[in-house]
Amino acid sequence: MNTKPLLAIIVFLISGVSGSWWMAQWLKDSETRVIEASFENDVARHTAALEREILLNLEILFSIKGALDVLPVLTEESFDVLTRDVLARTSAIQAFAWAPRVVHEARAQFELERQSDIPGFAITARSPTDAVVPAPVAPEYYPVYYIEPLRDNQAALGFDLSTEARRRAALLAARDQGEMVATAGIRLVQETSDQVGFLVFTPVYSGRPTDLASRRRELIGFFNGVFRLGDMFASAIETTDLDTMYLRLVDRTNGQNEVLLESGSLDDGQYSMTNAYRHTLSPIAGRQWEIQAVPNNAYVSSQRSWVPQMTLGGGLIITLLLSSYGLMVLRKNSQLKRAKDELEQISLTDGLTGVANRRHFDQHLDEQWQLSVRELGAISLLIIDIDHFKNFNDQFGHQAGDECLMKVARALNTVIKRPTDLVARYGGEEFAVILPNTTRADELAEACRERVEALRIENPRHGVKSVLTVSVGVSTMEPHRGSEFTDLIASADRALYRAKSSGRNRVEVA
Ligand SMILES: Nc1nc2c(ncn2[C@@H]2O[C@H](COP(=O)(O)OP(=O)(O)OP(=O)(O)O)[C@@H](O)[C@H]2O)c(=O)[nH]1
Repeated sequence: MNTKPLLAIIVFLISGVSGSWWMAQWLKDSETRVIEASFENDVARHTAALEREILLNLEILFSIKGALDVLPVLTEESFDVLTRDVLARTSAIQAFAWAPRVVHEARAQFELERQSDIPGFAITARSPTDAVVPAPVAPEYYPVYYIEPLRDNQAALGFDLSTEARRRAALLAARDQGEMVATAGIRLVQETSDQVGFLVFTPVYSGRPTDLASRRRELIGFFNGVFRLGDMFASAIETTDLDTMYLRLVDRTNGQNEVLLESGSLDDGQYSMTNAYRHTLSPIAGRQWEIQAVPNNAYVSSQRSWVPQMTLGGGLIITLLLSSYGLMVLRKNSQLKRAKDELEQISLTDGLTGVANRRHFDQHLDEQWQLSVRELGAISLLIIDIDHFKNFNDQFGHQAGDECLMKVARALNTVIKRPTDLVARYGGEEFAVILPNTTRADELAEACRERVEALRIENPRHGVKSVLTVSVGVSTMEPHRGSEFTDLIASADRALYRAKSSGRNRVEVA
């Protein structure tokens, strides 16, 4: 088989397979980018929804604080009126509380006055074992004074908010900044769902202080709300949306990385993408929160199409079909070429002896003649004729004559060595040998004659010998432009005639 087209088919096959694979991969990557963009869009939507939800609830706190500011005196009754209905309608807010600032000197009097309404009231703190203990002595206290709903939060009454680190940090920041400040995440223990929440403190001053010193001096206390993060999360983000992804809310305030909420677990085998999409919420009450989300496998596969696989399959099928077709054409071509070569060989070969036939002889002599003209070389021709072959035929029959011709042809072929030499059957019992660039053609002619005689083929009716012999006419010429190769044939023929007439079984040179 021809190697060039075969190589082309192999190259086509390899490029077809790799091209299809590359195309499918490219389509898959493009699809992944679209899925990622769409997912990022979803995350941005959820972030905005959660942000809205939190701000809405903070707005409620802010509005109530505004009302408190304009009250001449804050009583338990007015506190209840302002907060109770709101709490009934808003599940995301667990409680509102009022915590006044109490300086140490006024502590005893303060506790005493409150005990008239709440027996046993005291400013308290939590011990390391979470037991309620009297708040340790400090310059100032911020005890919970009013709280709504009271029923669920009775235990909080009197609790000094500044005795717990997270509350204290938010509380002091709110005091100094004159703004709402949220605590870090706090586990809301009184909740049945044990969810995370946070407290937001809004400072209440006497008058409108404008600098840090006056804010610290004029602080009256804090109005604060307890917010349920889980509930806000649930009302901002549809549960069906959470079926498609893992989502968590992370507190990144001051570079921290505290997970406040998560919708599931990343380790449950549903997630092959591991990079989380991050969306930062606008700062809320001094806290910097971030949504981190990862799409689950179900989401990714629901967004994928069959186009990459179909492209790969289609590409492979087309490549294989075209390659097979190419191979088929190639095989057909090589069969045709073989058949053509065989035909050509047949058309140039003598059917009986297997040496070149007359047509081949003419072509070859013409070619070598032209070559010798161009290269100014010599060319020799031997014409070899079997002696008294008619007698041989007459005695042994035509078939034996044919076998004899075959043996003579083989014998002549053993003498001729060079690729440009050619042994041909020139006529019935006549052979010719073309010898380009041969100086001693007479020696080769003699070798031919001897080789035939050495066959020792019986020919009793031979006039001279009892074995088969040949006569050889030799001619050597240096052809020039305008000369014909028939001159060489005629010359060799004449030499052969001389050999015959001089007694046969001999070589005559022209
Ligand atoms: N068996 C056989 N005989 C052939 C073939 N071609 C030619 N002949 C015979 O070769 C013989 C040639 O005879 P002639 O031309 O008279 O020459 P000759 O008998 O060889 O005598 P000289 O050439 O003068 O020595 C004829 O009898 C042809 O029939 C062939 O293909 N097969």
